[in-house]
Amino acid sequence: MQHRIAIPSRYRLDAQDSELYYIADWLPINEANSAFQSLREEITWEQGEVFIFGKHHLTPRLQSWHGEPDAVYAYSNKMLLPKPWTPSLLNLKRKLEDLGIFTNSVLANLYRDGNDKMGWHRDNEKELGPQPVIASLSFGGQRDFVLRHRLTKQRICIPLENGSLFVMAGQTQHFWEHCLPRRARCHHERINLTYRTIIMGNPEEFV
Ligand SMILES: O=C(O)CCC(=O)C(=O)O
Ligand SMILES: [Fe+2]
Repeated sequence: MQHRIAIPSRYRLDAQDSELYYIADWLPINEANSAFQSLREEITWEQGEVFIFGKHHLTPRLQSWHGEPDAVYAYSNKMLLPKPWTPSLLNLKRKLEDLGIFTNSVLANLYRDGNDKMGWHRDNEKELGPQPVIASLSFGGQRDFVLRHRLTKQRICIPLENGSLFVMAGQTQHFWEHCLPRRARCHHERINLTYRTIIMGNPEEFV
């Protein structure tokens, strides 16, 4: 069931072909800092591998995929089986539900310093449905998040703060790509959680 996102319109960003919200101070700083510590310890962080043009590459960040047992995700030619929720991941998921954002999985990313990054992509896998709602929580070091319109090439840069909530919904994944560029001068760790809803289908379709 689709719920209405209950975020006040003053948090909506004004960009064409998008539905974006940014709440810089979603969590008070002390809560954000303690969430960072718990997530850092509760999650077993792993460096993923991707296979591109016949070569294995280590992803330039650590990751962990969590959620309901049937929230299986095909990502970069791999099937990701979710690990169970940790207490902090579940607690934050519940907090998002107060905003009408109901999800069944989360991709956790740990950027060890400014050399870790994520390249241009869209979160448009078919398991996420036609209008994915992605709720992104940031903890620790501030990093720039960049969006680029696929047709006009317009760019938007949002410095995602410790304790912030950023939401992408509606048509955003059709028209905009995003990335987290390298920032050599950043020496802080950052944890990002992207809560998503995997629409369960026939697992055969993912093979
Ligand atoms: O770290 C971020 O803010 C972005 C993460 C992201 O785009 C993703 O997990 O798909
Ligand atoms: Fe993404």
